[in-house]
Amino acid sequence: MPPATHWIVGPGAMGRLIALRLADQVPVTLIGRRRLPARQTLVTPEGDTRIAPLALERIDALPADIPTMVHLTTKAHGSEAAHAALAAALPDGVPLVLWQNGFACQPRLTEQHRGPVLCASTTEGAHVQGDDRVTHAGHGQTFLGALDGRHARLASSLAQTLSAAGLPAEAVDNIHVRLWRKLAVNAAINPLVAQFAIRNGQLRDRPFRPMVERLIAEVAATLTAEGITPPGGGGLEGWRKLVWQVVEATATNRASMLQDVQAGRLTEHEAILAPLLAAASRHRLSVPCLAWHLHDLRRRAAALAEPPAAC
Ligand SMILES: NC(=O)C1=CN([C@@H]2O[C@H](COP(=O)(O)OP(=O)(O)OC[C@H]3O[C@@H](n4cnc5c(N)ncnc54)[C@H](OP(=O)(O)O)[C@@H]3O)[C@@H](O)[C@H]2O)C=CC1
Ligand SMILES: CC(C)(CO)C(=O)C(=O)O
Repeated sequence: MPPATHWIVGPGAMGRLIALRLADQVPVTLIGRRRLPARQTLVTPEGDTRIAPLALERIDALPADIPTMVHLTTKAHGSEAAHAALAAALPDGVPLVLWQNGFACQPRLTEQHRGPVLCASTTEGAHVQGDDRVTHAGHGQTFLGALDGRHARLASSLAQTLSAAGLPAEAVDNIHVRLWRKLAVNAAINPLVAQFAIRNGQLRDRPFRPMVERLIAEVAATLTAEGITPPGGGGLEGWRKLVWQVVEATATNRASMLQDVQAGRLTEHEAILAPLLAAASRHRLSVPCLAWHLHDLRRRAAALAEPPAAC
């Protein structure tokens, strides 16, 4: 029998981090939409440099072998197109792992994919430096589980493989809660730091602190109505504690949404803010600050899509 290969689709920061870490444990093929150098470098949080050759393929010319598992590591807004490009080549039953932030593509792809679907919620941090290097900026924790509560054995087995590869992971039976909690943190931090071009820690100061508090209050009311609790419970206070802990721990970070804005890329606002707006609307809650940020980020996204004005 051929060795069980993990396909990792989306060779950006997370994709290359997972590929380079997993390659010590299992055969890995990294799949993208353009050619990348096969020799890839991982810079660890401890400052070590590891260089490894990776099998690289293009999504428009997929390998003929059947993978044991497919990890989707595109941005949230790219996940459904990438999945559609894969779907025809995959036989029924191949497990899919979704690594996206937010809570948008996960329910849709769980419905569409013809096999088990696990979602991952991770606090690992990584960024790319060019086409041949990824920096693992900080160690984190990954939670794995299926939205429909099935596939516990698959989640445990993947958690073991990831942990052995240096990405500590745990199978959980409440992955939807874990995804909402990460989304809550991202919704309270990312739009503001992107709007004002500030590092996360600056949110502790005026004039930003009250703006964060208003966003937390809207997120807390919405998630409480959805039946989602913060870690340790405690309602609004619990959500405040969670968000301010993350601000403290990531004070020197330039958050992903700020990096996307500064690089002229699409942000993950639809995956992070739109599910909250939809939940607020289901519960007839008014969330003006969240709504304003979603509107503003949509306006920016539309401007990105416009052709440049003729000179
Ligand atoms: N980076 C991090 O520290 C963390 C990221 N996450 C989440 O992980 C997800 C990925 O983030 P990140 O790795 O930072 O993003 P990146 O933008 O670095 O990587 C996304 C990759 O997906 C590729 N891609 C896009 N569309 C396709 C497609 N159709 N087929 C194949 N490849 C495609 C892009 O290719 P191309 O280069 O051609 O555009 C790019 O290489 C996001 O949802 C993010 O929120 C979660 C926790 C931490
Ligand atoms: C937690 C936070 C805000 C850390 O920067 C993050 O996940 C991001 O940058 O998207």
